[in-house]
Amino acid sequence: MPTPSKLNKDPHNHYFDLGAARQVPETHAWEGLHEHPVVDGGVGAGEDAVPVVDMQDPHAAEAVARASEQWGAFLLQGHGVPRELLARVEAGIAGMFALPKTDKMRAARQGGDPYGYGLPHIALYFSKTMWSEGYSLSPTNLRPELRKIWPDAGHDYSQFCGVMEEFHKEMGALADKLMELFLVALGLTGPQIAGVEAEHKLTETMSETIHLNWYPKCPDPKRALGMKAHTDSGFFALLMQSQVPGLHLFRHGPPADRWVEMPAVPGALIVNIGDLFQILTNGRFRSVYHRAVVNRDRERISLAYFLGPAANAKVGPLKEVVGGGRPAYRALTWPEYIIVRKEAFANGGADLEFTKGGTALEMVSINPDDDDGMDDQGDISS
Ligand SMILES: C=C1C[C@]23C[C@H]1CC[C@H]2[C@@]12CCC[C@@](C)(C(=O)O1)[C@H]2[C@@H]3C(=O)O
Ligand SMILES: O=C(O)CCC(=O)C(=O)O
Ligand SMILES: [Fe+2]
Repeated sequence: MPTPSKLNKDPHNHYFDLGAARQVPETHAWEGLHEHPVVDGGVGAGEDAVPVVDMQDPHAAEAVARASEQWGAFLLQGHGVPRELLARVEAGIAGMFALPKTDKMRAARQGGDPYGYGLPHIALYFSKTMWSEGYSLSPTNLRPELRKIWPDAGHDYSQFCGVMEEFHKEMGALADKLMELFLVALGLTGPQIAGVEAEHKLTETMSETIHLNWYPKCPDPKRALGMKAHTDSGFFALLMQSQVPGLHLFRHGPPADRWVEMPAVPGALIVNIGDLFQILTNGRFRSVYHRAVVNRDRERISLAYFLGPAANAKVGPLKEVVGGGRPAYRALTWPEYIIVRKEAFANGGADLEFTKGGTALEMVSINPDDDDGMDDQGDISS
């Protein structure tokens, strides 16, 4: 049996009830949270205003290109997912996380499992614990997974499953449209896009993962952290958040390195670019380093709908993007990349060197001065 102190250090322990906490214990107190200023990213914030893309706008592709090159993230409007559905999804998630800990624990993630209830996967790499609960799900296995939480398969279960299935259908269709928009934004012609699709089946084989986040109110939000800063590893994520800000995007200076606070815009979704998309686009579209902070007065919910390649697909820079240049990254699968990231966290002493992200990407980049990895190209690459 682990001792209680050992339990407190285990990132996957659920001994400590965040919802009832009256103070932030040492186990949940992070260093370095205030190294960089936090600035508002709302419309009217000038340079720091988070880019907005309206999918109905005929010039949407240009806006996507600019935002993906300069920010790695944008607010998405005109996406067609009904606001009323987003509200039902949020209410369902709130109801699920409000269940007794013992119910949620039946779905606890085991060891290295990608799916399940508990802290997010990256929690493994840090000695401190995040002020949140998470639940990663495969939308293709929704009903059996949620039966762990609701074994009686009663009304709440049916309702939540129904809402999540409706949501998955809408988001899957949106993700396909967005992938096409990204390819247009890269400057690919119609025939090139058809060629990429025929060769790599990017859209057809794209996988979806849903990750739910719950950030309870926190008695001392300046010392705690909802989600440790990271880049998402896949292609891109569609994020939905409650009307409580908390997502911070990292921006390099000049004028200064800073965190830009994502505004809560009713009905809008957020798009974040992940590391494998940076690889696929040969570094043209950048993944965004981001974190989530917590709040004293209001709990917050977010949902990330992750799109990524099939597990066995090697992802390397698209030859249509590399053109006459050189590939900047070697090709690898998503699971291989996750292993590289694990090494990056281990080498970097986790909490310190990762303040700006990018370490794992550097580890798979091809140095122009050596030929290593040049013939390492695979499925989704040149
Ligand atoms: C499909 C994915 C994407 C994962 C891993 C797996 C399931 C859970 C996702 C997250 C969700 C929370 C942040 C993150 C960084 C984490 O720790 O778990 C994500 C990670 C990634 O983007 O790498
Ligand atoms: O809660 C948020 O806004 C961010 C969540 C996040 O980054 C993630 O789930 O990957
Ligand atoms: Fe994320």
